Amino acid sequence: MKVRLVSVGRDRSGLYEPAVQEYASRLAHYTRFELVELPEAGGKKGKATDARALEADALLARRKPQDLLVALDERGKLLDSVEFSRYVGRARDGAKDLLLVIGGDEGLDERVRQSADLVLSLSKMTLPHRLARVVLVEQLYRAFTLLKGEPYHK
Ligand SMILES: C[S@@+](CC[C@H](N)C(=O)[O-])C[C@H]1O[C@@H](n2cnc3c(N)ncnc32)[C@H](O)[C@@H]1O
Repeated sequence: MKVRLVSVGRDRSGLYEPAVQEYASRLAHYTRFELVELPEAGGKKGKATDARALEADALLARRKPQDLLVALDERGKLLDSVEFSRYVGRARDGAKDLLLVIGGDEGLDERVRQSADLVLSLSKMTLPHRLARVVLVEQLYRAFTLLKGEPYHK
């Protein structure tokens, strides 16, 4: 199974990246895992809708036929960690890959949400996308330890 986490924008502060890299290296023991960062689109006149549309093109171009597309959005479905691990397990057992996408400052285009297999919320609160990335990669790690029956999740 392959899991790809595609996000828009880079972590220029360096604040969250060490944590992302830590969980990414732990995840690599369980699955093929790839982190992809796409540049933020300015939009022709700097309009948020232009930027979101350009970013949606770049995000959706990454989708492969075997991918389940999971769009991260605060208005999405709230799952607990066990429910999320079951979702990951069903994907794995169904020979699917996961493509998880996190929007940039302007959020995700409606097209991405509409075409997603799951719109997933990490909280009802809005998080900076870099922090959402850390939370998600930790929850992915947690999900795989749960699927293996390991004691990380308490
Ligand atoms: C700064 S937020 C964008 C907020 C934007 N105003 C909106 O309406 O979507 C950037 C990205 O982080 C992710 N994100 C932020 N908070 C989230 C949450 N609570 N649950 C899931 N994803 C979240 C989403 O992918 C979002 O597109």
